[in-house]
Amino acid sequence: MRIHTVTFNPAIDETIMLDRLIPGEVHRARAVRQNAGGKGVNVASCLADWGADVVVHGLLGSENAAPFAALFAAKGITDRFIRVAGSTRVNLKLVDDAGTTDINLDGMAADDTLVAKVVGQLNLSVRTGDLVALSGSLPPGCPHEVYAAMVAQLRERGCRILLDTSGAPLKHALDAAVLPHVIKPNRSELAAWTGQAAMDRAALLAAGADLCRRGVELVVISMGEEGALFVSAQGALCAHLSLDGVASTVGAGDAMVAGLAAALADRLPLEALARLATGFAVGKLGMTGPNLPELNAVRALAQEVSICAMTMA
Ligand SMILES: Nc1ncnc2c1ncn2[C@@H]1O[C@H](COP(=O)(O)OP(=O)(O)O)[C@@H](O)[C@H]1O
Ligand SMILES: O=P(O)(O)OC[C@H]1O[C@](O)(COP(=O)(O)O)[C@@H](O)[C@@H]1O
Repeated sequence: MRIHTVTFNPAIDETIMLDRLIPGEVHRARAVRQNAGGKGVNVASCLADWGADVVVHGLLGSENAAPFAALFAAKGITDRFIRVAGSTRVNLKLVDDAGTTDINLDGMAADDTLVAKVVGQLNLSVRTGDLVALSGSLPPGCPHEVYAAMVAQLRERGCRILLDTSGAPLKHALDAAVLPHVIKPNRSELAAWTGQAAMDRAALLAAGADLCRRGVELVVISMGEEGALFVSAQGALCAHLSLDGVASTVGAGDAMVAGLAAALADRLPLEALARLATGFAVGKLGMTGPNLPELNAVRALAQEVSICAMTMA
């Protein structure tokens, strides 16, 4: 079984470390680094660290593709990105003691022909039983319905699908007749989808349970330092692990998606899946960039995760 990730809107993440971010002030950076990123790239990178057989698909600007090619070569990731004239966006991540401030750009424009190329190539590449992670925002020009259409086509081919997106593409995918197997919205993405200004745990759980009743097999709602809710037909639980010394929260959600994919590949039951996904996410927090610590450390973190059962209405 192989795991495919799709990233229509990858990014080079430029992380700038500051003493303190004060809007309107001049700052002197303590350190700066760039890494190849974007949601599906980060998912693939963590999965490759875990030893999975991973294939990456999507659109990549040919003018600054070198860090991506280097990452894929270093981690043995099969590169099926279609190169497009132009540059992949550079997203800014401002890190200070209070946390991370993300400034994400729109990305390189795409069109129907390019999108059809990615989808066509993915459809040819997948086999029954493969897992496909559809990750991230869509660049300008990319139809908002593309994930919804891909879910239907991939399910027909016998793939299991994890979707991690937001806004209109999430809405289209959740309004469709054929739904993804797994979704991982964060709290604000799910609130935006429901139209609520803010959601407490009871409201998140109710929305997750509702989606499960409609046919999504597993809804994972990530809540940053509060952990995540895992909702499925097997039940619902909250998983949490705190960590001292967070280097960067960028990519924590993607590491969690990677952990979900690893757990689904091993057909783990709900509690073990929640432990592993949280172990991946918290394991990533110790460093900048989409990398896991050594595998025994991830397994040890997974064992430390606290789990509490939640009652669904
Ligand atoms: N500061 C933190 N401390 C502990 N765990 C965290 C922290 N930030 C993120 N995580 C873990 O990473 C997961 C994903 O992070 P989150 O920020 O919710 O996702 P996203 O990056 O998609 O918004 C969380 O559910 C949690 O398990
Ligand atoms: O696809 P989007 O929503 O524009 O987000 C892209 C950004 O999200 C990241 O993939 C990180 O995502 P998470 O922090 O949610 O895991 C960055 O690498 C990238 O800059």
